[in-house]
Amino acid sequence: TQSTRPQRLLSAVQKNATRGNPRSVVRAIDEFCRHKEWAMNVGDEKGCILDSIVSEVNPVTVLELGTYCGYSTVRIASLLPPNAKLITLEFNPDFAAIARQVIAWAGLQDKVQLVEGSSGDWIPKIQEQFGINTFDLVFLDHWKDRYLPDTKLMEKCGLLRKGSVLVADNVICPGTPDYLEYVRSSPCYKSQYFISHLEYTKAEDGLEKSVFLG
Ligand SMILES: Cn1cnc(CNC(=O)c2cc(-c3ccc(F)cc3)cc(O)c2O)c1
Ligand SMILES: [Mg+2]
Repeated sequence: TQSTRPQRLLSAVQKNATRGNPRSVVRAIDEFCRHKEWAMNVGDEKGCILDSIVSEVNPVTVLELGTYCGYSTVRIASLLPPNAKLITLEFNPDFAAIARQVIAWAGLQDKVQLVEGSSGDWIPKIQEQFGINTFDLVFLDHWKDRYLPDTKLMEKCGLLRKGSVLVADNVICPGTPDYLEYVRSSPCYKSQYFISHLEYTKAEDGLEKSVFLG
C-alpha cells in the first residue's frame, strides 16, 4: 500500500536525525520538506521567530492547537524549562500517530501531552483533565477558521491570564482574517505582526503575536 506524506516525513526523521536530539529532528524535517516534499510545518524561517518568542516568554504551560507531524511541538518543547508542560491537540488520528513518533524520536515525550480530538471539544475540559489553570503561551496552527472561535472559547474558559501570549501561524497564507481583525481591534489584546514567508516558499506569510491584557 502507498505510504502517506507524514509517513515519509517520519521515515526521513528516523533515517537522518539522531535519537534524543531535537535540533537534528527539526533539521531532518526541514531538509525533507525543502528537497523532497513540501509539508505544512511552520518551517525554519517562521520557526526561528517562534523560537525567539518562546525563549522570551519562557513558558511553564503551553497549548499548541494543531500538531500535524510534531515539527513545532519539537521546536517549542526543546526550549522549555524542565518543569514545563506542552499540551498539543490534533484532530487527525493519522497525523497524531506520526507526531507521537517524531516527538519520541526527539526524546521530548515527557514534556509533551498529545491529545487526539477537536479543539472545540477539548478546550473546555483541559483544566479538569490536566490540572492546568491558565496557559503562558498558546500556538495556533490548526484549521484557520477555528482560530477565532477557539480564542473566544479559551477566554470564556478562563484559560488565558493577564500576559498570556498567543502566537498564530498563517495569518496571511492561507490567512485568518477574522482572527486578525479581532486581536488587532480588541482592547483585550496587544498584537504585533512578524512578517516572514510561507514555509519553504517565497510567498508572504507571518506570525501574529498577541498578548492578552485580561
Ligand atoms: C488538514 N489540516 C490539518 N491541520 C491543518 C491546519 N493547517 C493548515 O491548514 C495549514 C495550511 C498551510 C497551507 C496549505 C496549502 C497552501 F497552498 C498554503 C498553505 C500552511 C500551514 O502552515 C498550515 O498550518 C489542516
Ligand atoms: Mg501552519
